[in-house]
Amino acid sequence: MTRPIDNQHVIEIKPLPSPREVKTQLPITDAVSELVFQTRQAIRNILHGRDNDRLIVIVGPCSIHDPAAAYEYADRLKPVADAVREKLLVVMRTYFEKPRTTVGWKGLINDPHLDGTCEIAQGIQLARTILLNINGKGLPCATELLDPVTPQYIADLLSWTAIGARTTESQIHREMASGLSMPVGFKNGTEGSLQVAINAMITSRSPHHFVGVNADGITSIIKTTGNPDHHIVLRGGGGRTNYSVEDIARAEAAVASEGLARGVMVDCSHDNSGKNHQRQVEVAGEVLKQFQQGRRSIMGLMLESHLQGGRQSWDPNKALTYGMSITDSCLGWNDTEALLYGMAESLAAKAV
Ligand SMILES: O=C[C@H](O)[C@H](O)COP(=O)(O)O
Ligand SMILES: C=C(OP(=O)(O)O)C(=O)O
Repeated sequence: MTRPIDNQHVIEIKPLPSPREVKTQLPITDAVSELVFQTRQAIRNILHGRDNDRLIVIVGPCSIHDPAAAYEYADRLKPVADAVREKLLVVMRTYFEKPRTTVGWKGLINDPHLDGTCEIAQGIQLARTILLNINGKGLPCATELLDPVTPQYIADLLSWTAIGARTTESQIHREMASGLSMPVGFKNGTEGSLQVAINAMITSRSPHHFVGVNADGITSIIKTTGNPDHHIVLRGGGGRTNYSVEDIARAEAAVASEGLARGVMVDCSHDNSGKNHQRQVEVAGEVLKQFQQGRRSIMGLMLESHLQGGRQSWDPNKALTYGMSITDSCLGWNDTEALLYGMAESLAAKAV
């Protein structure tokens, strides 16, 4: 007798619409394709030192849980991005996949109704819709790519991607990055290890063969060239920060040995802010100072920001406060706007 040994803990396996079907339903426009193409190129120019004066700022909610609030945020960010464009290349954080330390809501793709029903097919459609709309407003988008199948559905709408602290050491994510078409930032590890991000850069610039899905959703062998547009994102870790002069000098040496002129981004949130959203302003100020003192390896900053400052716990039995993060604590809009204008003014003053 054959023993019951397969799928012992699986309740259901439900096919998803293929990437081709979703993209046919929600096609990219020429204008969005142009924005993505130009923004990726502008990021590459900064990363490889062809544009030495500007900083990239990846700014926006820790996670998007409410499309209306995301659109309002984008509508406020767009005029600021336009006003500071000579000094800052602003890309909006549009994060739909959340890697959790243990358990919790895993983002809008995984659970778009925020109620544990996990209608992933709807989540993918919603993420693609939001990305089309925000890019359609003229604001380029950045995300963390977590599930290795997700890029097939949304990568054409992304100008920059992070591999997070919890997955930078993962071979699967490094292989995935080796085939991505946009610049990729690797976070240092959650315990603060810079080496895992350095190893990730070496791995992702190399060619790979791995298993993935094609545009029709068929399990396939993916063969990649390697991605030359990769860098480090310093986010602190193990309870300590890593944006000091010494920390950035160490990261600079690592990216220089990879041939990258400007491969150090600083995430002002997470362990660098001690998860205190207000501290992001201080961290950004310190990093800007180092850049102005000549540390050109600094390519940019990341800020977690939302319409309202702070965070709230998600509880299906309680109404949520509009425009406030349900994951990490975010800088409020007014502080964000003041910080972006302040950084641009400071850079302009220095240039005079
Ligand atoms: O940026 C988001 C969080 O820091 C990350 O998803 C981990 O969150 P958690 O520790 O609350 O699970
Ligand atoms: C999860 C995130 O960051 P990290 O991987 O650095 O924890 C994030 O930026 O949303």
